[in-house]
Amino acid sequence: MAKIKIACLPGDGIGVEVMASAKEVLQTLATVEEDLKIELVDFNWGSDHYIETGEMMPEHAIDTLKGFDAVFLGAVGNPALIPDHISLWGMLIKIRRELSLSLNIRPARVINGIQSPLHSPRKFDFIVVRENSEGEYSESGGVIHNGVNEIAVQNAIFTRQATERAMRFAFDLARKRESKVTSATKSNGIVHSMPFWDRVFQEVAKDYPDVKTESIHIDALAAFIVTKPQNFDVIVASNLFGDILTDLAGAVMGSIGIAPSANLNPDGRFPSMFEPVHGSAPDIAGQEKANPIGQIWTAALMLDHLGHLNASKRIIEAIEEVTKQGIKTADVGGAYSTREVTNAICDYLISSAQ
Ligand SMILES: NC(=O)C1=CN([C@@H]2O[C@H](COP(=O)(O)OP(=O)(O)OC[C@H]3O[C@@H](n4cnc5c(N)ncnc54)[C@H](O)[C@@H]3O)[C@@H](O)[C@H]2O)C=CC1
Ligand SMILES: CC(=O)C(=O)O
Ligand SMILES: [Mg+2]
Repeated sequence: MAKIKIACLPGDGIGVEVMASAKEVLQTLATVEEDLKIELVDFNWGSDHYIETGEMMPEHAIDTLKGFDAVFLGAVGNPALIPDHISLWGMLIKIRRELSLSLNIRPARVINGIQSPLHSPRKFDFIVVRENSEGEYSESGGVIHNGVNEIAVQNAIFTRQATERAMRFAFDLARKRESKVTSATKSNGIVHSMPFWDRVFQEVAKDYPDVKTESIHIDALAAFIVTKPQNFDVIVASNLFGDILTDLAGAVMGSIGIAPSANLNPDGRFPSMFEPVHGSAPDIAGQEKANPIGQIWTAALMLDHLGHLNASKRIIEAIEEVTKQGIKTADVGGAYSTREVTNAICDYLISSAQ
């Protein structure tokens, strides 16, 4: 197989630490997986770059990224120094928009060796398909007047094209799994976009008569993710609902620090981007406390997307072997550092190949 070229954007905070871990895992894997040839190219864009230059990424950044097979991102944000809407819209969301990464795929399942905080969790395995290009994440709106008269307007944009695209992806995915799609709605409170969302869901469902469907209000759905996560297979959600549900799903798995995600360019015109669900976690940055599993599992999603299914499986196997041995960071009840967990995963990749 040809060499795959990955643009690595560690970003800020623990993004830098977990990216170093995941790169080490990828490099180790490439020494034992015959077909896997990887070139990892670093770009140190992010908040430090903003402080030096006034922009999160240089002007040519998007064109540069288009020359890669995939983009691998850590996390962005240094809220003590830069307002989050500037740093995230200047990098994370800019990349999602300009590379047309209109779907965000976020799996959540029980990981061997990681205890869910739920009292007696049943085995669960679901995937959230998050619409990733519009919805509540929108630049439409503004702020006018000031003082007591100040008004902020934020418009949520729902187009038929993007809504239907996310739903069709969810139904196609469900057909390869347990054939059930749950739609996250809120048509009892949001009177225009959510009844539209429900209508498109019902229309698309007609093309998939073999797939079971249900529509659940996002508030109840959040509760059900806690009380019966085993009931879900594929959940399709708007940008904000999907964002919130997947931090919750991460927590139900055991920690937001283990949750992965793939931002897909569905027509393959541009590279897709892979990033963990979590952010830059300034509260633990620089302390060797960051769980590297979210970023490492995300590397597995990236390899899977690029056709390296075996290499991807080996990463997941290595993660679960190491967690089963109890080599875990503090967020999932362990006493090991980022480096120790990373080393253990790399060691397993080498020893299991011999
Ligand atoms: N994809 C991205 O680039 C994202 C960036 N952000 C940005 O990150 C910054 C911090 O945001 P927060 O809301 O605090 O969310 P966060 O996800 O960074 O952290 C939330 C909590 O989870 C913990 N946590 C997160 N990842 C962890 C890991 N790998 N291991 C162990 N614990 C972990 C943190 O220590 C913190 O207590 C902000 O600037 C925010 O805008 C937030 C989410 C996504
Ligand atoms: C910013 C963030 O948490 C997300 O879009 O996933
Ligand atoms: Mg998020």
